[in-house]
Amino acid sequence: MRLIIRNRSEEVAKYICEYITKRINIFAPTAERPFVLGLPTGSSPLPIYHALITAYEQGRVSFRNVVTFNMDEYVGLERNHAESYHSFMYTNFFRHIDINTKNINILDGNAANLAEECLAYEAKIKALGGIELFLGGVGSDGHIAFNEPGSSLASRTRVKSLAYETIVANARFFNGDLNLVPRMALTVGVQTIMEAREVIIIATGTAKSLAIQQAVESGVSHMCTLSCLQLHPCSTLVVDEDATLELRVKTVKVSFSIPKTALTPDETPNNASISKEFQTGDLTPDSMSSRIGEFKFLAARSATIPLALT
Ligand SMILES: N[C@@H]1[C@@H](O)[C@H](O)[C@@H](COP(=O)(O)O)O[C@@H]1O
Repeated sequence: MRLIIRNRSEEVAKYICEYITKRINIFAPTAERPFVLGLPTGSSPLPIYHALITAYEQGRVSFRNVVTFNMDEYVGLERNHAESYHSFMYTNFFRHIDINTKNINILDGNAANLAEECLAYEAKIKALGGIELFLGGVGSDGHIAFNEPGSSLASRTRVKSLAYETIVANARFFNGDLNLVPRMALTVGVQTIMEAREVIIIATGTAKSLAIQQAVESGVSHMCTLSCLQLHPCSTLVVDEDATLELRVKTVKVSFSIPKTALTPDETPNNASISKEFQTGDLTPDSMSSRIGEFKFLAARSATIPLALT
C-alpha cells in the first residue's frame, strides 16, 4: 500500500485527477477495449470530479470509451431524489463530460429483486474484464464503499444495513434528520474492490485520520475494511496533512523517504519508458524528484500498470 501525502485537499484532488487522466490516456481505450473505472460518491471526491471535468473541457482526457461502475447506492431512495447516488453522479460528473450513458453503471436500489441486481452487477464487471482502476473514499469508521465495520473481507456486491455512525455522518445530506437517511444500501463488496487491478483512495480532513491510522498502521481487519488494501498489490492512499493527524511520525517519514532514496530514471533498468514520460510530462523539478520514487514503486508492483504514471 502506497501512502502519498499532500499539504492540502486541493493538491490531493489535483494529484488524483492527473493520475487518472494519464492512466486513461496511456491505456488508450477504444469501444472494443474500454477503460473500466470504479467511482465513489461523497464530499471528498467532489474536487476530483471538478478537476476531471476541467481536464475534459481542456481536451486533455475523454471519457467516450470509459465504462464506469459506481460503488454503491441507497436502497429505497428514488433515483431522482437529490441525495441518491444516481443524482450525485449525474449532477457532479456525468452531465459535464462526454461519457456515453450506456457506459454508466450504478446499482439500482429500487430493483424488484435486490439480490439479483447485485449478482448482475458482479457479472457485468466480470464480462467487461474487471475494473482497471477503482477510485474510492473512506468513511470515518474506515468503511470502503458501504462495507461497514464487521463486513466480510470476502464480500461481493450485496445489500448492506448501514452502521449507525454512517447514518449519523450522512444525515448532513438529509437536513440533519437521521430518520430521513436510508437504513440500507447496495454496495460492491470488499472482494469486488480487491479484484480491481488498481485501487486509489482519497482521504482528506481530520475526521478521516483515525481510519487512515487503522488502515495503514494496524493489521488487516474487518472492523476497518479499508485495511484490506494492505493485501492489494497495487493500492494507493492519497491523503492531505489533516488526515495524517493520528499517524506515527515514522509512518509519515517513510512515506516521504521513498522518493528521496529511489534511483533516478536513468539508473533504473527500464529507463526508456520512464524517461519518455519525463520528457513529455509537465513536471517541475520538485514534483519530478518526488515522482521518481513512485515510478520505481509502481515498477515493482504490477506489470499491468504502465510505469510512468504518478
Ligand atoms: N458510501 C459512501 C462512501 O463511499 C464514502 O467514502 C463515504 C465518505 O464520504 P465523504 O467523502 O463525504 O466523507 O461516504 C459514504 O459512506
